[in-house]
Amino acid sequence: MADAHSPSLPPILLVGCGKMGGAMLEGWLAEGLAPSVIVDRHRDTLPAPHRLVRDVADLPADFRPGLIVLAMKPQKVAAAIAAIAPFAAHAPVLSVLAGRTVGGLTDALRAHMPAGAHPVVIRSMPNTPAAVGEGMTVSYAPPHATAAQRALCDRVLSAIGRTAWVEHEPEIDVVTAISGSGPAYVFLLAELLEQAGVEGGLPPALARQIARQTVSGAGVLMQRSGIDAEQLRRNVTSPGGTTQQALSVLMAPDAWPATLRAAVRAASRRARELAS
Ligand SMILES: NC(=O)C1=CN([C@@H]2O[C@H](COP(=O)(O)OP(=O)(O)OC[C@H]3O[C@@H](n4cnc5c(N)ncnc54)[C@H](O)[C@@H]3O)[C@@H](O)[C@H]2O)C=CC1
Ligand SMILES: O=C(O)[C@@H]1CCC=N1
Repeated sequence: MADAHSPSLPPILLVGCGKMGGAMLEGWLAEGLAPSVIVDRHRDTLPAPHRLVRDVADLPADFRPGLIVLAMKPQKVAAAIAAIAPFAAHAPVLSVLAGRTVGGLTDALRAHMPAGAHPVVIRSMPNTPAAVGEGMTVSYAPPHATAAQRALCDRVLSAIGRTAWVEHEPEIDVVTAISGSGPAYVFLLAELLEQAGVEGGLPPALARQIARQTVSGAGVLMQRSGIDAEQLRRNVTSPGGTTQQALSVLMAPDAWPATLRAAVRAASRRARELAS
């Protein structure tokens, strides 16, 4: 099979190219890194020369990826694991599946491999800003992963944003609830600001423009200035002014502090449930 991978990287097999796999692919393509082969049942097209295969079972047995990225829904992995196992004999598996543990995926792969096989699964939690190179991915590697396997994953992930590693796997469930799901909370903020603008009498197009630019402008300011979020918030809050009035509503103990904490706990709990 012809490979369309970057010459300095081994061939990458991306299994699942939906919202998250697709965001990673977009980010990689913008950086000139490309998976060699993408497996997805529902994608019709990909920019040439990327190779699209419908099912892992359709991959030629002699294909030798250097990295296998799993990006299907956690509930869909079981059906694909037997077909992935032969490739995992030669390459680490980088899973971005919410909840699914290194131990669970490793055992599932081993059940389809010769006795004594030691597949390496590295668990990562990216987010969709990866599509524009602004992702945040946190990863966990089990002790038997080699430094080279870890470095390969970090290289591939740092092409689409920032990376960090944790030493304790359960932390990935908390990461999932903050940076994995977090873009949705921020987009919800933009949606709600837009709605509030319309309800306040603004033309819808203007409400949309100011909501979007406020969220993205605040994000860029936070990133470029490096100033703490708290200080940036204080910089907007004039004593006795408008922001202080709004924040007295949002920062009431039973408002955002309580609801965001509850939201993150609910998402972490769901990540733990998705383990099995
Ligand atoms: N959407 C997000 O923001 C994030 C998602 N994730 C994780 O990424 C994974 C994928 O999530 P989404 O992209 O949102 O889901 P999605 O449903 O958009 O994409 C999954 C893709 O996998 C494909 N697929 C399913 N079974 C397959 C198989 N056997 N072989 C090949 N392809 C197969 C589907 O056709 C689909 O296009 C999940 O495990 C999720 O936990 C992680 C971080 C963020
Ligand atoms: O909602 C989910 O389960 C996935 C994981 C993090 C973001 N999306």
